[in-house]
Amino acid sequence: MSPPHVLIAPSILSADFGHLAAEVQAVESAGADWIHVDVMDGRFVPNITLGPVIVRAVRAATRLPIDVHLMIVEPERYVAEFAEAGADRITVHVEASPHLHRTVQQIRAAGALPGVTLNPHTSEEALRHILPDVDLVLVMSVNPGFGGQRFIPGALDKLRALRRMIDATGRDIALEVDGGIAPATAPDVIAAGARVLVAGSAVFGAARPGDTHEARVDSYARAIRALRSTADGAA
Ligand SMILES: O=C(CO)[C@@H](O)[C@H](O)COP(=O)(O)O
Repeated sequence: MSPPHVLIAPSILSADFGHLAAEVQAVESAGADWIHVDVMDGRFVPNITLGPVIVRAVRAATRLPIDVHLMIVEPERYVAEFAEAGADRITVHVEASPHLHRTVQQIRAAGALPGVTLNPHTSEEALRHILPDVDLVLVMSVNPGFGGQRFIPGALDKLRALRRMIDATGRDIALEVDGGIAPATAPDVIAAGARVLVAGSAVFGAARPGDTHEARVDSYARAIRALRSTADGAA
């Protein structure tokens, strides 16, 4: 059996924000498939990160698809602005969206592909009636808010259940996983059905302060290859 096709989405949360455009260009040169952008508001999650102005800067720096993960309350107020700034995919939390179906329609009407995501304690059943309307499902394998956390193994059962639910729809819905993804955890999440791996520290943590741009590209390329090659073992 041939190995599954796996996409790698480096999370810029772990990038050097003083050189953000160069960092995004470096992971693009290193073979990344998507750029993952974590938006945090200090309310839905304890951390605060960035808004549409940074998405616009990332858009100017790369041709790769931009995958925006909104960890914010009332995401419906902002989805159009993120789409306009250049987001290709916009993912909102079930826990932050009482009118999830309407928010998903708003994302699509704004010109982006809608995604939905679950905190570690939220059951996959919360997605059953929204799956026909989305293009992406993101399983959080850490409590959202910070990079560099330890992978929560309970995410594997959830990935397996969602793989079955997605396959039953007959639609091409990306199954993405985020949090603690590294060469040690990637084989299990791929075997459980994930096809898009978000990785922050496992990619950007591969560079050393003071590295040249070329050295960064080399380090990121090795890190991305190490993640991607774990798919071979999961076939
Ligand atoms: O959304 C988040 C954290 O809330 C993630 O995207 C992290 O940025 C992943 O970081 P690592 O666990 O890969 O270091």
